[in-house]
Amino acid sequence: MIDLQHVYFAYEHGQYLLEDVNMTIRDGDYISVVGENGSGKSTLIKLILGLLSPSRGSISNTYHHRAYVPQRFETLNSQFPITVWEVLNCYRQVLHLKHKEIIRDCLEQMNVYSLKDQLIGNLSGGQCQKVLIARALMGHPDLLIFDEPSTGIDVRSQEELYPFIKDLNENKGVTVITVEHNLKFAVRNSTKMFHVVGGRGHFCSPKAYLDEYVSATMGGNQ
Ligand SMILES: Nc1ncnc2c1ncn2[C@@H]1O[C@H](COP(=O)(O)OP(=O)(O)OP(=O)(O)O)[C@@H](O)[C@H]1O
Repeated sequence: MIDLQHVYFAYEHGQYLLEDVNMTIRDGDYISVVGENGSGKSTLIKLILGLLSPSRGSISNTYHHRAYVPQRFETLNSQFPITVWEVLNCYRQVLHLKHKEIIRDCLEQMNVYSLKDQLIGNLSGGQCQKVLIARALMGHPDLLIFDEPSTGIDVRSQEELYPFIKDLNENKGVTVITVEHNLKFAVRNSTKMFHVVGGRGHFCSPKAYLDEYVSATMGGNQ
């Protein structure tokens, strides 16, 4: 479980970006964090990951193996000549995992073992995202956190990717939090949505969020 209680956060010398955020994430949840650009979604994720500390309030975490799947373009220099297998092998060493078979297991789990000798920079967006998930699976995460998994990925690849994420959540016992701009898959996959707006956040059901979104959009067009 992750529990945020009365969390406030401001970047240095700034005003509060997040104010009095309360959020409880339970085992088996699939939470899509939604909200406008600049509302503080990624900041919230960094707080949950422990990369930032709250200005006020508390965050408690009982997950032992948290893994983060970044946006494809965030961490990779596509010109860097490194293969898929080498990327996972580096991570294996970081995690101090003894057996190399874990690389094969995780690539196979994501159906991308055939890509093992390809340069990471030559992969399509969808292939690359699956490889990044395979890398995250090496640590046997009980919590997987994604930052906009569909960024730079065409619709067909999205249709392939999201069922993998849902399967990890539903059938492999992985709790999922994802910053999400892809409303279609957020509504389809999530057990709950967390809507960040005006520095605050609230949980709602996917259907309630969709209704809220549609009525706000239609209101804006009138
Ligand atoms: N390291 C930082 N120092 C100062 N301000 C920052 C820093 N990181 C982000 N911000 C600011 O905080 C605000 C929220 O950023 P954040 O990335 O959390 O929003 P977001 O909701 O994830 O946005 P998007 O949907 O565009 O990715 C933005 O105004 C951003 O400029």
